Amino acid sequence: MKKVVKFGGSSLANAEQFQKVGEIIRSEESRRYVVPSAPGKRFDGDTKVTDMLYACYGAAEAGEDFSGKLQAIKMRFQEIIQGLSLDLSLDREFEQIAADFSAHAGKEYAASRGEFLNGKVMAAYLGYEFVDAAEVIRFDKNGVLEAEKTNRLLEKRLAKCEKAVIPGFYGAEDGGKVRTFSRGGSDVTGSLVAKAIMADLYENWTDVSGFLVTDPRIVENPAVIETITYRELRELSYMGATVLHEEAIFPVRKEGIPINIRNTNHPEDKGTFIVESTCRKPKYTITGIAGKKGFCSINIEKSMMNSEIGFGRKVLQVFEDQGISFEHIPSGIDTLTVYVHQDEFEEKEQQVIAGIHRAVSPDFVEMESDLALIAVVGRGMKSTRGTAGRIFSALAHANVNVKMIDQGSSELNIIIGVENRDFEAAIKAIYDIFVLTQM
Ligand SMILES: Nc1ncnc2c1ncn2[C@@H]1O[C@H](COP(=O)(O)OP(=O)(O)O)[C@@H](O)[C@H]1O
Ligand SMILES: N[C@@H](CC(=O)OP(=O)(O)O)C(=O)O
Repeated sequence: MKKVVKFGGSSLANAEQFQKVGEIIRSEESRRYVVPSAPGKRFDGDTKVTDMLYACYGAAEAGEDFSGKLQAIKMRFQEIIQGLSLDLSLDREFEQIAADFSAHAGKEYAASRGEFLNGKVMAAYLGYEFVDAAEVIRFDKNGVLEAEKTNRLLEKRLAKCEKAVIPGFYGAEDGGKVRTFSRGGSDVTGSLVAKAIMADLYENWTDVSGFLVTDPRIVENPAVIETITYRELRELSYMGATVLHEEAIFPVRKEGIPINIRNTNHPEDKGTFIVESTCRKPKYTITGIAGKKGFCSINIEKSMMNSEIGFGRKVLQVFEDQGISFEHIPSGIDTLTVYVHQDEFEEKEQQVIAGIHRAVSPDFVEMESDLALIAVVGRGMKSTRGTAGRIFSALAHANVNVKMIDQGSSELNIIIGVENRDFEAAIKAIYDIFVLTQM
């Protein structure tokens, strides 16, 4: 039995957390490949080491004195090393980092040092071999992961290691330039390692007892999802359920390796199993609810739009030309609405509107900002009548005005557009009706 275990920043924030992690790893011989993140927040309002590194490098790039900021980062590691009574010095590594920052080695290099250093600490603590992710995770010149090359490198390197620590979040281009995944990317590293060694299980350890039906910052103590499919998870993580990076499922999914989300602070809890498919019926009609704020809608009206072939393509071409991706395009007979991310759209707003006028001569274009999208996801929805009815009556009772509804043809999810200010109330209302009130 071989397991890859990834520990998030919250699981490695200080020496006490490291000790819990040590106990978890030592309690099972199969936990042979460890992927750590950088130390996260020790308490509410604390700063993650990754964010400290970004800020420190920002100062270096601006030509300011960054020594104080770097010292504060060193102290975070010192606190862990001393708390664990390790005989380990990171002086040489910090000297190198200071020199590289002065030479403006790059923002991604800077951010990667949190995982690099934490990997060194973890390897010393466990007595495992340290494998630098820069050797085995490959990116191309555009910062895109080279999946096959990475798999070959990892396979070859790890075949020689009985037990290893591979830091998360970063890799390098062929020439050695360090690159990172987007935020939360250590989850992706864990998945790549699991695929390369053909793990029996990829355990992803965090600070919640699994994937929860909804965001615990919105609903207090939400129910845990016992089993979720990759497809359901993809919908939820894309729509903001941040517990697992949205790209982390691809490497393991192809190999049928399950992911188990576990809680470092409650290792006795079973957590959530993420699987390719399952005949297990979900406990509730819906599996999960997630959402994001900060969308804009652009509503385009033109009489007889329905008979104008190519209308939709011409409209979307305008967005493409401005480099703006769209989220949803609900349409009626004479209307077409495009949902986009507000931060991407705002600065190009006037060019887009002018472009639409030129492309399709609409009767009318109307925009609305500060909208939120909520995804209600569940493999059980297909076979249950009245799901949509229950959602909308719950929203009506909670006085939430529904702006948009989009049900995918897979019947795996229903997307609902509401105003930003109704976002939390809408999620609570949907959670209550399916989980608390009726099951
Ligand atoms: N549906 C959800 N289920 C579980 N956690 C969620 C969900 N949506 C958002 N979260 C948040 O995700 C956090 C865990 O992800 P993350 O901060 O990346 O952890 P880590 O530092 O362990 O990688 C939880 O603490 C929780 O606040
Ligand atoms: N440390 C990186 C990568 C990461 O995956 O972290 P975490 O596992 O704490 O989400 C970040 O903060 O984005």
